Amino acid sequence: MQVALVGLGVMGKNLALNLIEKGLTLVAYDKNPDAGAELLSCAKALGLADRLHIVSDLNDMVRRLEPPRSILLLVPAGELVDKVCTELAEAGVDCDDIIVDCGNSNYKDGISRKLKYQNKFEFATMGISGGAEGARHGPAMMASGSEGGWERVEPWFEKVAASYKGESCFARVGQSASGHFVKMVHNGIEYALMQLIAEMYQLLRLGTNRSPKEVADIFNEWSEGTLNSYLLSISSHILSLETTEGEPLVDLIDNKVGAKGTGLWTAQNALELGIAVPSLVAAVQARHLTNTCDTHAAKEMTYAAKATDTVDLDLAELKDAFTLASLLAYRQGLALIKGASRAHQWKVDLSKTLQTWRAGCIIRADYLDNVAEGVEFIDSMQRESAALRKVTGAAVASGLAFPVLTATQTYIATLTTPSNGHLVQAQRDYFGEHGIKTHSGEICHLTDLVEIDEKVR
Ligand SMILES: O=C(O)[C@H](O)[C@@H](O)[C@H](O)[C@H](O)COP(=O)(O)O
Repeated sequence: MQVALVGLGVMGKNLALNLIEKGLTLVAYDKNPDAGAELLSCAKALGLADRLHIVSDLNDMVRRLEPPRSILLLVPAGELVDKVCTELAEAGVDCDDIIVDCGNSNYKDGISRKLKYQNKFEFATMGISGGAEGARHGPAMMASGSEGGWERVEPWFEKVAASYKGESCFARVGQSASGHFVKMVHNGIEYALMQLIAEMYQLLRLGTNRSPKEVADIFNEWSEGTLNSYLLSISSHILSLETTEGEPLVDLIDNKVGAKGTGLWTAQNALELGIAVPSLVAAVQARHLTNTCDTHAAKEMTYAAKATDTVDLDLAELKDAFTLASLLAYRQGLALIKGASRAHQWKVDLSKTLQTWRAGCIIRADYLDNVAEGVEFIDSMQRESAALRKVTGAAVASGLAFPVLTATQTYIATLTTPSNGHLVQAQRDYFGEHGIKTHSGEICHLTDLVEIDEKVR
């Protein structure tokens, strides 16, 4: 089976080696000829060079491929995707051919591209997660759409992708560009989990004056149970690393956090759809704050200087709080996917979605076994809920910043305690006559229920 790949950056190069290792014949192109040369030498080192053809342009790529063609794109999101699609159309791809955008593209672009190219070739979307290691040895692949071309490539992607308990982490999760939406939300959850782990580290290091290595040991202990996850494992590894002078690696790193967009899109789409994902939104804003928080105080504040021993922290409670907060990040993400699927009639299969997150991806975690049974159990985790409340209280009292922890505590509190929405509705009707709904379902105004002599002016 022949497949083609455009874009040999970190993900592209590693996926290429994975594809040829699994038996595919690959025609590959990157506008930087060095990338192709580097890939070829890696393939030679693996004894797989006979399965790889590096081409110098897209015309050559299309010429070399037997119709019907299958072409993967792993180029930066945005106009470059359209530039490559247009060039491939000019080079002769046709309606029997499928082009799969595998980059972190905005799903909205995916929807418009399907229409834009429908008379030229099949345009499909697939989110790929797992970083360089995942792409090389088995990523998570969140595909979507009913293009005929999937029949050809699906059996191969099932082999190329990671697998969990014998099941592939490649799946077509739903219709249209839902594959990119699911990957976007995957990244939104990724942001929240990364920030949450950083806040646990902050609480342990600054709140209880523990060293990075001591925090790493605690994370390792947590990883021995169901809390085992890729992000927790890499965090404990990072925190255990020191320079030859014995200085913690993390103390060499500036605090400003980068972001390439998927987290922001997750927040934007949640707000547009009216679906609450406060932990995911807080994680995006936490990154923004690291880039705007240039206060003198922040500059002067080194970890050593700020360490206190003031937070009274029970490690078992901290673990319970972290467990629940982590699960609630998935609960929010899955609610967003469900809401978007309903709004766009994508028929997203949440169990297939979770299957793609079981291995290979960045948010893979053992406790997804429970989540796969349904998220309802999360709301009845009383002990963990009490721990989250207590730990969040202690964290706030320390004076340090815990944006995701506090947002998550508020989220679960909102789900499990009486709402104050009735007063907000009354305020809206008071100044704007926006109407209220009574408990008996009557739609009316405040003045229909009580006499209001004179309103506040
Ligand atoms: O699933 C993955 O393999 C990662 O999520 C990958 O997609 C990438 O590393 C992020 O896009 C980084 O995103 P930020 O630059 O926004 O952190």
